[in-house]
Amino acid sequence: MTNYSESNPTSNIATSKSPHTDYRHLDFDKLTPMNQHYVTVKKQYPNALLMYRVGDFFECFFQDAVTISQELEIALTSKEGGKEIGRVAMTGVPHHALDRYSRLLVEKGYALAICDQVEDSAQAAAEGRMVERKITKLLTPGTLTDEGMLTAKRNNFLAAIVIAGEHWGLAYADISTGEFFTTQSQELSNLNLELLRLQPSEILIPTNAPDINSLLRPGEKSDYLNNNLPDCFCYSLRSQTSFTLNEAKPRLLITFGVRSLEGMGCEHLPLAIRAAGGLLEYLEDTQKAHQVPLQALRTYNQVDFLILDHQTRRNLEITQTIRDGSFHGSLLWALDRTCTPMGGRALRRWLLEPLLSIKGIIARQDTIQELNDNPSLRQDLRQLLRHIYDLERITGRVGAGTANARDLLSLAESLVKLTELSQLARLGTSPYLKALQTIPPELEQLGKHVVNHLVETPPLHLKDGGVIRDGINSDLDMMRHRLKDDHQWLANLEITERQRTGVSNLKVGYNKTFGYYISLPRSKAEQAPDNYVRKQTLTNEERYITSELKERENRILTAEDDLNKLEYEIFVELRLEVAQKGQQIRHIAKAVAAIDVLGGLAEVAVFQGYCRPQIMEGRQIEIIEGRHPVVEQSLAVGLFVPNSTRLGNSKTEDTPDLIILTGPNASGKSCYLRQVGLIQLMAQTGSFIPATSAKLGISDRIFTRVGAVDDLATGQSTFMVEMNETANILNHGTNKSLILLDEIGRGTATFDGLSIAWAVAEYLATEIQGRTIFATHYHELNELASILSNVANYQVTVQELAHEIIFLHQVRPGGADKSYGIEAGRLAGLPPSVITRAKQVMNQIEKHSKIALGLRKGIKKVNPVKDTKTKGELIEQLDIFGDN
Ligand SMILES: Nc1ncnc2c1ncn2[C@@H]1O[C@H](COP(=O)(O)OP(=O)(O)OP(=O)(O)O)[C@@H](O)[C@H]1O
Repeated sequence: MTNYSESNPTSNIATSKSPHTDYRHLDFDKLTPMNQHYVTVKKQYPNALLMYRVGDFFECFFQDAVTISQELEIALTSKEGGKEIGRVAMTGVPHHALDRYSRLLVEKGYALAICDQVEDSAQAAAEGRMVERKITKLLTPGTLTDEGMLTAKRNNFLAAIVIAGEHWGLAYADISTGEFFTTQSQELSNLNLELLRLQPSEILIPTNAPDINSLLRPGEKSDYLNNNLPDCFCYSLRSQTSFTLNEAKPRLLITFGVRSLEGMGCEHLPLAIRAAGGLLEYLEDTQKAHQVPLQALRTYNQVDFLILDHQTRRNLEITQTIRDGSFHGSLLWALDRTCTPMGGRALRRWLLEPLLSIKGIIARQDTIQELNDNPSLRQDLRQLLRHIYDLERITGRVGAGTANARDLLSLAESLVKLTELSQLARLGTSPYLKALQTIPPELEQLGKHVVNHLVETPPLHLKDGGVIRDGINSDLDMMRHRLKDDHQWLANLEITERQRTGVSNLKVGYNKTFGYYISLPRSKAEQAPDNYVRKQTLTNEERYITSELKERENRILTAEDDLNKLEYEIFVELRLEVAQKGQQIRHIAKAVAAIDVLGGLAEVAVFQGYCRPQIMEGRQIEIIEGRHPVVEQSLAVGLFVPNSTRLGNSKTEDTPDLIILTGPNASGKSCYLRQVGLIQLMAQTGSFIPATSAKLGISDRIFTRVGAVDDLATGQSTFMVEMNETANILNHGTNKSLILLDEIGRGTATFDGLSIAWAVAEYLATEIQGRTIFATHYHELNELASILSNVANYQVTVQELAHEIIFLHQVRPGGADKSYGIEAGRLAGLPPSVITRAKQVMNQIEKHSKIALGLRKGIKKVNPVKDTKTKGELIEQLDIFGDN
């Protein structure tokens, strides 16, 4: 970490009196001119941390300095704020490291205003005035576009919400890729579900707060923020005006140049329009310097997709693991073989938005199938994709006018490759390959046009020149030609002056302070001709200028300046040409991203031996020899034990609605549960699955309740988290849901837990009749199967030897009657005396306990599909220590 106090000689630590941190208490007129300017700018951006360029550093003063030094763990120093003011708090970061530090601050939920020097400081110094500075960028978590501040394979969403009673509107956009969506629905819990799915970096919310424009960081409270919204996000409080229909609707119409919002699907969704309009206004307000070209607004419906609530996404470890939040070990990790950032982002989206439409799923499956069956097509395609850059994000920077020559060249080279991609796609017939067969030829022409204009390896900074090839512009060529002559003159000068002076090591050189000069060794200084004017004396060298050399220098420097300006103009024109095709490029980028995802899924399918599931109407789940896609990749080949699953066709005996799954600790119950959930999710994403064959009905939701941990952030205990999650499932589950429950009722006293587990299982089997797997250590629940015909018992088997048990990880019909918990404790290293004592206690308990759960005498096994009225009659007795 940079130690600012060491690297900046102008700073020192105030020891006697603490430096000022609040400029509002200081006399503005007595501040130094630079501090006056700083405060003036800061007042315009009170809610952002102001980074202020001073020489090679970005400096921050007053409270911002304190905040930044704490957040970045860099030294807090001080600087003279004015003779009568004393020292003011200061910190800073080197200018070349600004991106890195900005990213850290933005990730922590801060907004940043970057105030840069906009002229040559030497010029200002020569004229004895302060260098001109302006706000060049406003960075907020949701409005990042710089490549270095974004994660390649992840969208960065900015969201806006409007809540009206029970109804709400939500709009979200990724301004780096231009995607823009809106929706409207009801129930705040559904809004939360959607926000947790999208994980926006920033959420705009209209309020009547006096301090509008403030940015609340995750966890920060405000009276103006609805308490029921998740507090893990950054909220930007905005004025309500731009979120009114009167302002929002015209703004959308004007932005997209349309007369009605019918075509975008939201004409009759006022809350969706208001959210989208508020979002656009925010972009206009914050992105003044750069226009943000968004793609046409698309309206979607939350129920278009398989619903995965926050817990399920977390429990199934779709994008990160529960244990440490890492990508490694997640489903995305196991499946991501994409070759482009666009594909990476699309795969993440697809996994979080599995489809409900069988047609949509089959279109994806057909494409994977074709790429499976045709390995050379798959390999060629993937090879080509590796040469295609991030079309979506570069197009965004092109549209915003921030793309440099390297960006433009990458985009152009990718556009040229699109024609090859299109040709390759013509070898296939499946839907996603077909979509690539008709890439407009003008995109390739545009690509070639740009490639022809730009040099092969352009410099990073546009204003340095050397960007445009020769032969593109006659004025440019002429200027370069003249400049070349001048440089030749300089080269000749060295030769002629050597001859004239007789000094063989005379040199012509250049430095920033004196410009061009002639250099002689000091020992030969007396050989300097009369027209040499001495300019600088060094230890071993004398440096001279001549009037002729100065004249030439003037000409060269002016010509270089003009040349750079002309090159810049040509470049900007070229960038505009590309920007005009932005929508078309982004449209193609979507198709490229999709084929990248499918090519990657085909690759995994081939190498991991996945099968194509048969997707059908109805509730059936039949997975033959299924495997957990992540655990199998973490184990050595062949070690994972496959297991079949049959659920949801209660008419036949072996396909119940609810499975009670028992088995010893660590035998593989949780793994099996998750495996079924992941297979269903993958299948509805369109992917092939780890199994030998499968027939799967569409699920409307997947619910999971797997090993809760204390939710300290909301102050809820393990048991309350478990009960909340269970309540959510019982209140929202349907007979088309897939419900995976692991150890319900574990977090309380045995009797309470068992009672709750029984009642929940019974409710699921009789009322909801969703496809459910209920893993439990309460073996008493096995009794349910003898009562309800749509319940079956399965167990994960172990082999019991004399002194140990062997985990077979096989799921077989029947209920387990032992948990081998003590054995698991022994394997985990509990002291032998504890193990011995535990066995004694268990023997005692077993001897004295008896439990009877179930039907009153005379009541027969029921088929809940036909008759659910017996619910409530089921539990007669719960008596564990029968002798008492
Ligand atoms: N089908 C399988 N094939 C091979 N190994 C497996 C299989 N299933 C599970 N395992 C291994 O067994 C370990 C324990 O599995 P899991 O956590 O699912 O057990 P569990 O029955 O849920 O245990 P507990 O009841 O203690 O929560 C896993 O980490 C995994 O490595």
